[in-house]
Amino acid sequence: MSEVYDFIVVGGGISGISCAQKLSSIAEKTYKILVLSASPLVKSITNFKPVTKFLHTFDVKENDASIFSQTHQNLTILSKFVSDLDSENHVVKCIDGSEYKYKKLCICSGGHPKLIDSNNPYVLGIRDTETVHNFQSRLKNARQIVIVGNGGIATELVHKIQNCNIIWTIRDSSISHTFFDSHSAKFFEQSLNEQNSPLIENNLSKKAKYTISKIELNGSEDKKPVTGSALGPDWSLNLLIKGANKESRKVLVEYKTEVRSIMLKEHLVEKNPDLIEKFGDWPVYVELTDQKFYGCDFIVSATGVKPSVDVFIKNNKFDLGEDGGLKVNERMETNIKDVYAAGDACTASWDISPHWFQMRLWSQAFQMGDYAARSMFYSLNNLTISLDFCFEMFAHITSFFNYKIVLLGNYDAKGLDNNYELLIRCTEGVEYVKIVIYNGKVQGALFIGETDLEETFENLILNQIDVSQYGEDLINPDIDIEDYFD
Ligand SMILES: Cc1cc2nc3c(=O)[nH]c(=O)nc-3n(C[C@H](O)[C@H](O)[C@H](O)COP(=O)(O)OP(=O)(O)OC[C@H]3O[C@@H](n4cnc5c(N)ncnc54)[C@H](O)[C@@H]3O)c2cc1C
Ligand SMILES: NC(=O)C1=CN([C@@H]2O[C@H](COP(=O)(O)OP(=O)(O)OC[C@H]3O[C@@H](n4cnc5c(N)ncnc54)[C@H](OP(=O)(O)O)[C@@H]3O)[C@@H](O)[C@H]2O)C=CC1
Repeated sequence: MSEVYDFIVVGGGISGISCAQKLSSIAEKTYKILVLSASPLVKSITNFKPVTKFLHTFDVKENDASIFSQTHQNLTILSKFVSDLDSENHVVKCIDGSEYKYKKLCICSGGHPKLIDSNNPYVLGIRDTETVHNFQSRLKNARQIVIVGNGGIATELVHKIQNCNIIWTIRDSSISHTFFDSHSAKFFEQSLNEQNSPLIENNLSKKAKYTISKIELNGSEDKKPVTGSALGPDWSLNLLIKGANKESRKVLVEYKTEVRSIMLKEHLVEKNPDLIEKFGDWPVYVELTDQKFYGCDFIVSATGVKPSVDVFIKNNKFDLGEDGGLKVNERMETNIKDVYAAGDACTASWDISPHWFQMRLWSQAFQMGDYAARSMFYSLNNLTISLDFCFEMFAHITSFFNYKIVLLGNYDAKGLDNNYELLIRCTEGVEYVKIVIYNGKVQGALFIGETDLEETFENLILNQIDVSQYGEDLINPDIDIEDYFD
């Protein structure tokens, strides 16, 4: 007979552990909580520091599962791979044949890299410690690599890799498009061939030479939908990411293109040996949709995340999002009774706030796991819960190219009609400020560098005060905008 638990959480990543931690803190000792995780190490957050109401910085810690369970009441953690779910009988089945019965289940199984070719040994993805080690050891002997994708991982790698030429192939007309539009991306383009440029001083004078512009991007291609136990913030900070090419480290960006085909050297030798003579002797070659052709040591496919939910959906009729995640409502419940999901494994499918959207990030995984725990506990005790405040506004703090980056609300003007405007302030090499205004109200903001504006604009997005009367003064560095709204 299978053991019965009040709560079972699948996954030892940040969403699963935040869910289990919250359950352990709110549920009395009589409740039994089980975490089943394929990985023996579990992730948790330390040094949690609030920056504003919505923005936080933190470090990620890996703990031995057994030590972690000893420090949390009524919590058991087992290193087991869940291979099936019998939702009708409320039973999770593990690959070793063991079975556990739940009252409430939360699936926090994360995601895995969505590779352009998962069968090719020359195509690498980056997700966890193991994949990073593999990447590092392959890079050690590499002189030239191709990076595909234009999001978080590609942006970090291009900046970090030393002693290796990089061909960066992107679908867009500007770099790092998941986070930056073409105008703001220009801020970084000059840094591409500089390596690990020194940290920008924190206290740069606001009197530096700046330009303010007001842009109306009406319907341009910049309006593109923004589409990671995974590594987290600062994963690459202390990593040596070095190739074998001591003579050269150039970044060549191939814009508006995709990989059409990948050919191993041995196949090319048979089919078209002239190409080897023309493009050099490499283990693998890449043909792009714009006819260009490159040889390289290997290819990094930094092309997004696919939710890891196969074992759950094979015998259960889950509603899935377009991205393949388990659809969850405003209580983090799936369509299957007593089954919840959180983090990279789920797709937020409630009526979302105009200033929030899902991005598969550490912060959201943490918030979703924590909230799912409260939701499950409330439901088991016949209490009602209302959507957590954190889902009111998108807020992300990170760094790219050694600059602090803050993204707030609808920073990308996604889904707005042609009448939005952008207020932009830029001091080359120092800071970049972009404010999205629609109907006189601030909808979103992007801050690059130490701007100190995040709190003010967080409030303006939340309060939806009409700011039309302030015009460009809103971002004038000589005016202390906070005074207006005190
Ligand atoms: C290289 C990289 C850099 C990143 N940098 C940042 C960043 O700077 N800032 C940021 O906010 N986010 C970042 N992210 C994204 C962030 O790390 C993820 O969004 C977040 O960690 C997702 O957490 P999760 O708990 O949902 O999933 P995961 O961390 O993937 O955890 C899933 C867990 O489920 C377990 N599991 C899966 N299937 C099963 C099963 N069938 N049975 C049992 N256990 C199972 C796994 O072993 C794992 O423990 C980055 C991601 C990557 C890959
Ligand atoms: N500092 C941070 O906040 C960081 C966050 N992360 C997170 O980790 C996760 C994984 O990162 P990453 O893999 O970079 O994913 P992202 O979702 O950030 O970016 C994926 C990129 O790959 C492109 N892409 C998708 N399919 C193809 C294809 N077939 N050919 C060419 N390009 C393609 C996408 O383009 P399109 O948009 O057109 O689909 C997009 O530019 C993400 O959730 C990310 O947010 C990772 C690193 C740092």
